[in-house]
Amino acid sequence: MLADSDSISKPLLSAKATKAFQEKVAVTPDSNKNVRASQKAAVSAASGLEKLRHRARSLAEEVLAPRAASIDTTEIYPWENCFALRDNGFMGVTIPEVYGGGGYGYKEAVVVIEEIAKACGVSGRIVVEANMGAVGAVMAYGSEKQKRLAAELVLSGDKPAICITEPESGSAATEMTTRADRVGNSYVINGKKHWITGGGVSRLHLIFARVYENDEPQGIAGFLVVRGEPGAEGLSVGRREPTMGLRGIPETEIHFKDLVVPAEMMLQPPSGLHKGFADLMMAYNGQRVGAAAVALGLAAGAYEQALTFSQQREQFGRPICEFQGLQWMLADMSVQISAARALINEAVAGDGFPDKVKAAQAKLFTSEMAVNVTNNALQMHGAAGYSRRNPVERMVRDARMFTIGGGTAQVLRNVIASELLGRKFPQTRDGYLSYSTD
Ligand SMILES: CC(C)(COP(=O)(O)OP(=O)(O)OC[C@H]1O[C@@H](n2cnc3c(N)ncnc32)[C@H](O)[C@@H]1OP(=O)(O)O)[C@@H](O)C(=O)NCCC(=O)NCCSC(=O)CCS(=O)O
Ligand SMILES: Cc1cc2nc3c(=O)[nH]c(=O)nc-3n(C[C@H](O)[C@H](O)[C@H](O)COP(=O)(O)OP(=O)(O)OC[C@H]3O[C@@H](n4cnc5c(N)ncnc54)[C@H](O)[C@@H]3O)c2cc1C
Repeated sequence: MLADSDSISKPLLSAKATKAFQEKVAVTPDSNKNVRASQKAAVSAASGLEKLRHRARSLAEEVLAPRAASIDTTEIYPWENCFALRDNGFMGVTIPEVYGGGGYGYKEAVVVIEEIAKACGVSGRIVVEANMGAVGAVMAYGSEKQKRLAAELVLSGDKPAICITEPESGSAATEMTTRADRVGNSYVINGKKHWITGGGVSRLHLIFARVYENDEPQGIAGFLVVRGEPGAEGLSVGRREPTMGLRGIPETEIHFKDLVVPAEMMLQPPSGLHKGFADLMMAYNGQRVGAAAVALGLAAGAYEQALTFSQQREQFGRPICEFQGLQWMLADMSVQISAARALINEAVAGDGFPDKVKAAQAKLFTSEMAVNVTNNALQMHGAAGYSRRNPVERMVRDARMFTIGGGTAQVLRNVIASELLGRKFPQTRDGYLSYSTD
């Protein structure tokens, strides 16, 4: 990275060379000014991003890291971290300023997520859901009232929940059976979701459901419901899963029994209900990349610990980093981390939601990388890494989720392959049958 002073004030070419260069490419003083202005803007944007990274890193190291082990052992949702994140402006980073948020994009959000997740995976996931997923969908597709509601909750410390998965439809999310029947000016939702992150702690829920009018299917839409509000009694929290990692966030069932939702709380998919699932998944791509950024943070955190440990721990009378076997592990880890970061940055490079394939590539590569890198970091610690006293042990367990949640590695490969081959490969048997008879 260029320091501001280096890039702006130091002449790169001598006066003679500058003149020759200007003549060659016919650069006018005016166009030169424009180039200068855009260079300046790029540098200040880059330094703004670095400032954000620095702020997130300070909070992570000073406040979140010391709490991470006890969040893991107690399995209690870290409200105090939510409030610290809120007070530092990291809940609602992507919410437009007009609603009180940070007004940043996903580019900035992934930087914050990586830094937070290096210290605490649970807090990293909180930042994802406070900026992407439900928040992204509402800010892009929602009405004024919906946006204000979401902003108010998130900016006060609520991490929304996104309710897609059902017991019989995980990877096959399009087979969901939770239904929303239109009754007058409301919808009545019945069904069941499971593995919902934040069940019992989140207030705002974005519920994916199949919409019916007069028993006629209309497509899939999202519904906004605030748990605990009068009228939301039909939403209840079921069994909590005892998870391998990321233990500070509850993963629960969510039940809907005649849950009445005013029609104005339906999130209107811009392409219409018949394309509602595609629109909602487009918004979900943001959270997929966010999940990748948590996995990246975990891998980078574990790698940094291994790098330090390998220079301190001595065997055979020398630091273990002097053994080539470990040097090559460190080299591979650093390359894998950089490659993952590049894929994530590519996915969030544009404005708006990340593209389907780029999001899938980033999440696929980073999640598998994080499993390997955290595991190798543990290996480099020897027995010390296997102890629950060591954060690396927790990072291995935390990283394991990301090849499953948010679309499994296999399903993401399907998404990528389908694009590469320019063909849709229906995963159901009758899908192929219906294609052949179309
Ligand atoms: C999409 C799948 C469920 C596969 O199901 P289908 O084969 O039935 O569906 P498709 O025909 O592939 O897709 C239907 C429709 O949607 C569009 N689509 C699908 N995915 C995306 C996307 N990522 N971005 C944009 N658009 C998308 C697709 O193009 C079709 O549109 P057209 O009809 O062609 O116009 C399956 O691939 C899948 O994604 N399964 C995983 C489900 C998942 O990710 N669940 C996440 C639950 S939330 C969670 O886990 C949180 C954890 S963490 O915090 O992140
Ligand atoms: C920690 C965690 C948090 C989560 N949070 C949420 C949340 O907040 N909200 C939410 O809605 N969901 C959430 N989920 C659910 C998650 O999205 C699903 O677990 C995921 O989509 C996979 O569904 P499944 O577990 O039912 O696996 P299944 O779909 O049953 O898959 C089982 C196996 O079959 C493979 N498989 C399935 N179909 C195919 C295929 N077509 N081709 C190749 N292989 C295939 C899978 O890759 C997997 O290996 C979470 C999950 C976890 C673990």
